[in-house]
Amino acid sequence: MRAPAKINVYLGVGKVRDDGFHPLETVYQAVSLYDDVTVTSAEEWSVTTMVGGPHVDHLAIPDDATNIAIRAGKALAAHHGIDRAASIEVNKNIPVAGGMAGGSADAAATLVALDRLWALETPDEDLLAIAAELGSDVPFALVGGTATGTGRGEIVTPLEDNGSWWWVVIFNEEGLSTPSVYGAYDLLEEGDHDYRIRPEMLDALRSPQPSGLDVFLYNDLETAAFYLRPDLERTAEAALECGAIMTLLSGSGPTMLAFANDAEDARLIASRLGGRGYERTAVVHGPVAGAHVVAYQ
Ligand SMILES: C[C@](O)(CO)[C@H](O)COP(=O)(O)OP(=O)(O)OC[C@H]1O[C@@H](n2ccc(N)nc2=O)[C@H](O)[C@@H]1O
Ligand SMILES: Nc1ncnc2c1ncn2[C@@H]1O[C@H](COP(=O)(O)OP(=O)(O)OP(=O)(O)O)[C@@H](O)[C@H]1O
Repeated sequence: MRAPAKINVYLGVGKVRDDGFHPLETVYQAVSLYDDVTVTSAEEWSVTTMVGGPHVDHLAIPDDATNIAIRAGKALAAHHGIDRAASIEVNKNIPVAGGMAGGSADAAATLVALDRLWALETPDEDLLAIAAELGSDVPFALVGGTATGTGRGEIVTPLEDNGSWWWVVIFNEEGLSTPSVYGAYDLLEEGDHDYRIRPEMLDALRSPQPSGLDVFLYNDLETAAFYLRPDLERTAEAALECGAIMTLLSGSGPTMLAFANDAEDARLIASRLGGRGYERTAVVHGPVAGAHVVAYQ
């Protein structure tokens, strides 16, 4: 089972709620960077991870019951009142604590994989509810494509997106914790602002050319992430100097995104970034499908 990384092409954040979460209006996009998950029935729960490159920090991934893939499997079993376990294997390409929802992708892939393995035929709305319990980004990892996220990000509504978007993903050596970025956001926030998605943005998404959209690319968490990690602002400047149309923090960071005109431009930007010492990059496109089955060789 394969599940994609996500980016937030727009991320508007409101004032923190009583439950500690922030109300969001976001436009998610699933991009072509994937974790692959395989499951087999077992006596005990277990998870093993193989990493797909130096941008994935193996040591930061738990191999015990705190791994979100095991939490997802247990939540599915509990939902059906069944006492089963599985051995889960994750082939990881999405950076850890990178702001691309890698853990959420693993959880979504595990839910769908175990649903099939155990022939549970869980209704979609139940899978989405279990996903939302596991984390705010998990429902989107099931849905994929381009979609709005509201509530704390868990209420997902698919959007018509007729474009093909090209991005250079610029990985960072050190992860950044999502709660710490929201915490810095609360400290730095000055008064109310309108964080809603503007209708013009949804109109622009429907057009087959994503041009024009660069003016909407926005992330309310960027100032907070730059405050915590000043190196990110320099990464953004370097990407612009290398030809990016715009740059954007991915989710809560520290991964940065460079928006490119097309595949060729994206590859050129990545190669120029390599020459400037930013060697850990990937060229990706979106939108792509949510958690789905793939044929293994
Ligand atoms: C930054 C984003 O990736 C943007 O899509 C998400 O908001 C983060 O989603 P996530 O990692 O799935 O987050 P969760 O696992 O649900 O929550 C982790 C922590 O992030 C903070 N959090 C998360 C979502 C949200 N709307 N407001 C928050 O303040 C809270 O401190 C929470 O305890
Ligand atoms: N399967 C998993 N993969 C990666 N991290 C996991 C996993 N399970 C638990 N974790 C823990 O969760 C933390 C955050 O993981 P994740 O990689 O999903 O962050 P993220 O991409 O920044 O998430 P988001 O974009 O949803 O905020 C990690 O630091 C790690 O300790």
